[in-house]
Amino acid sequence: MYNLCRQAQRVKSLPNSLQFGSLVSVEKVPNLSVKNEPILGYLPGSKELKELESALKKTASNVEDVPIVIGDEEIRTKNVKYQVMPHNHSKKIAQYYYATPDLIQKAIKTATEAQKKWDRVPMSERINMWMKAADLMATKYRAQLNATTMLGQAKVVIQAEIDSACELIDFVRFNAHFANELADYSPISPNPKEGKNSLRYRGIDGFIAAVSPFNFTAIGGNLSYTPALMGNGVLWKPSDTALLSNYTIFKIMREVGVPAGVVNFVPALGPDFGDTITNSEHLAGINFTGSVPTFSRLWRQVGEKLRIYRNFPRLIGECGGKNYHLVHSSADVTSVVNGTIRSAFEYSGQKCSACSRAYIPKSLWPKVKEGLLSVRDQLLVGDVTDVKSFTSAVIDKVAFDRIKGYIDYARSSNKHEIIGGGECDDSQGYFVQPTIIVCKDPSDKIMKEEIFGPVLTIYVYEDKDVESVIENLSSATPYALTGAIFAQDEKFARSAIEKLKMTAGNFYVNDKSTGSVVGQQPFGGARMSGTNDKAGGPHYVLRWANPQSIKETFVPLTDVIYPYMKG
Ligand SMILES: NC(=O)c1ccc[n+]([C@@H]2O[C@H](COP(=O)([O-])OP(=O)(O)OC[C@H]3O[C@@H](n4cnc5c(N)ncnc54)[C@H](O)[C@@H]3O)[C@@H](O)[C@H]2O)c1
Ligand SMILES: N[C@@H](CCC=O)C(=O)O
Repeated sequence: MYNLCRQAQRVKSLPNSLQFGSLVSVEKVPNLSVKNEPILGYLPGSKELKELESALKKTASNVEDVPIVIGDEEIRTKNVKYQVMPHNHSKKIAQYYYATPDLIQKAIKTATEAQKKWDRVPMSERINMWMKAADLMATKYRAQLNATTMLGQAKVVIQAEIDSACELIDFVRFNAHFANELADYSPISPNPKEGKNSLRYRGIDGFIAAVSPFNFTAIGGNLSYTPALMGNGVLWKPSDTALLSNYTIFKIMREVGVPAGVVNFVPALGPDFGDTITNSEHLAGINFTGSVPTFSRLWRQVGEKLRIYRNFPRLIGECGGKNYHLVHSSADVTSVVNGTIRSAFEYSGQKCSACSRAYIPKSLWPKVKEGLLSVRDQLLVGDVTDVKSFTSAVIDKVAFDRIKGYIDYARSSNKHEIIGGGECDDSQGYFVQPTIIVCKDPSDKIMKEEIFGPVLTIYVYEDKDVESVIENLSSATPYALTGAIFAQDEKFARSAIEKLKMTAGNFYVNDKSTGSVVGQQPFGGARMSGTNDKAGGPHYVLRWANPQSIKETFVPLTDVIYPYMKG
């Protein structure tokens, strides 16, 4: 109706003030295509293995000094900390410093100021920087990213390669690509000669706090640099136990031209950081990945302080899981055994997606048990630099004690039987052997709580009770991160995928519950596993955008009276 009125008022010659045309252009980088970074093989004699060996030597023989970086200032406080190798904890690889609350305030001011200028840098320029960074990560810095991740976070070669090389590079490239694709949408402009509607993507005024976990180098890079890509100013608080790999990412992004102050590298004591950012009126968002208790605390603090903020802070939190493998009597046993071993024990069960509980039908149990135990017995748990190691130590003393606590609990209870592993030794490194426990009670705490270590608990069920197992597993835990079913019976699989719909943000059929790939399985859990914003998917970038609709009118408004009023 309103547009019709405007047409009725159209005049042939426009006053000068309305003749300058559109002010808005949303440009796109042409011919930008992306694909997943290939996983390199590291076979004996390969170029990549030689480069990795030399980077490992260099990282191991040095204690790198990692400053706090705020704007272009490197800062060292008196609160000195060290990052050690989890598999050999007397060896330091980095010296770093905790920021005081005053320094965190300074970083807030710096990021908030930097955001204003950075947001004016055209998106296409930012995208080009990201593509350049991904290329450097794939080439010049690949070995360094992997070596710092292996030694600092206790990953064996393949686990580092899929994280600190491939997933990191994929996040950087795909997010740049998804940001570029945003330009494909333009709102409807019903009559382009009379007016134009546009949507442009701004950052959020204020700052974003990126708080990252220890277990994926790639996640640190994604949490901090995706908000930056979208025009935000960021404070990145890395995990203490992922310092060196995360600092490597920070330096690469500076090298490709991300200006000082856009992302500030702020290691700090968790509560100091959380308390300071949630007390700032400029808090525009928290991009968090880690445990439920930490995210709950941040959420509560934001709620309590809501009236002080200039924006409603965006809260993204990807948290823990109690991921399951549900095996049907029609399943292929080899897939079950190999998939479950990989999911439960790769990276010592410290992937948020790791299988921690498995439900096996009695009819398959003898074969599955034999398979699991014989494969488990061959797994070498050792030094990350030994190519024969399947996995290595857990991350630190706190994790070691927590995991050992669950194993001790199982050992002392008559509801549980430890059928494989169970040995823990922290004399040189924080080593926990891959442990398989059979539990007679599907509602026991060991079937419900996140352990975040190499502990797989199995409930063996009567084949006829599969429906009640589905019911139990759906409600046993507050989490809904990943889950898998193994079945060759199509009718069962079709029904299970519906009944289990709400139990996992990432669901697998005849595949293990770990190993999502950017652009292939966008990642995130529901319920208390997180806000499910699907990192690695096309919509993630939008969570860090502050879009502005602009309507420009090229014809004058000549009357206030509508035609029908004139009779
Ligand atoms: N859903 C996912 O995508 C995903 C991915 C990786 C890890 N995780 C989860 O992360 C957890 C393991 O990681 P973690 O041990 O590093 O988690 P964590 O919660 O202990 O720590 C995460 C980050 O929060 C910081 N922190 C701690 N207290 C804080 C506070 N009061 N305020 C602000 N920051 C604070 C830590 O220093 C760290 O940087 C597991 O629960 C795992 O399932 C989830
Ligand atoms: N993307 C990884 C999990 C990341 C969490 O730790 C996977 O799917 O295994």
